[in-house]
Amino acid sequence: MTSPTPSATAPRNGRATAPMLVLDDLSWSVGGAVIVDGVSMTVDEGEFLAVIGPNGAGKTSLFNLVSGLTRPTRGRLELAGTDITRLPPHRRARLGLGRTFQTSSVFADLSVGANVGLAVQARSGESRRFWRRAAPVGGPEISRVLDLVRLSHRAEALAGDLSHGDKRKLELALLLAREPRVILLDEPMAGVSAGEIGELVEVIRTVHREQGCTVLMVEHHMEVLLDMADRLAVMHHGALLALADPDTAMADPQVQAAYLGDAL
Ligand SMILES: Nc1ncnc2c1ncn2[C@@H]1O[C@H](COP(=O)(O)OP(=O)(O)OP(=O)(O)O)[C@@H](O)[C@H]1O
Repeated sequence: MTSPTPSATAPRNGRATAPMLVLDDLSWSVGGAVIVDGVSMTVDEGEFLAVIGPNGAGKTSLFNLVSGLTRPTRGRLELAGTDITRLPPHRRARLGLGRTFQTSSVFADLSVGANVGLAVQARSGESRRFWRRAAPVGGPEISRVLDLVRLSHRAEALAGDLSHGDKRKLELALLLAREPRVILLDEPMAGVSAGEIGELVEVIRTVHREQGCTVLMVEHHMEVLLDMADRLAVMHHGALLALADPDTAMADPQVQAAYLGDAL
């Protein structure tokens, strides 16, 4: 099996490798069923880690544990050296952990710029009510974030009128407005048309490169992941089957058997 617990200090791709996330024996059971089964790994600062696996492998459940939506039944979690195992989601977010969801979380009846403005306001601790009454669409931070996700030209559009691809970019913008250190992207290409995927991939690449974020991404579009990810974490039946660079992970006989067995 490809090693699931590499050294936290081994250099990869010439980068310094202070662990940004440490998952230690992370497990979650519900109703007697083990959904996440003893997952241990470290993720380096600035790394792009893709979490893959057949349907029902436990990828989203793992993200729920990392973001704090669910509490582990066993194990420990560290963010940049801080034990966050028992912290609720909003405290993890304050420490720099951001997440997008499979379902859209934008306000459809507000403009793109106003949606980003709300996220900027939320970070600076001011109330949504104040923003809606008093603040215009604009501001350098809003522009910076919209530029980064290539949505500046749609700042005045209603979020509900955006294409699926542009909605995903907006979700990313909402995340970036909070200046996260780690972002969890749960199937960002879901529902996006084939014609929009290339641009979305470029946006995610830019965000990773220019923001210097650590990225964890669940995605079923393998051709996209193999090109973007530093490493693949392959899950199967809740456990970590392999953790390695994409070529090594995909050549692992256990990974191939897991995918063939589930006929993806
Ligand atoms: N709250 C819950 N209660 C009971 N079972 C659950 C719960 N949440 C998830 N599961 C089960 O845990 C398993 C893993 O689900 P999860 O959504 O994490 O998988 P996944 O790898 O993200 O799948 P997909 O690729 O289809 O999104 C599934 O069998 C699912 O039915």
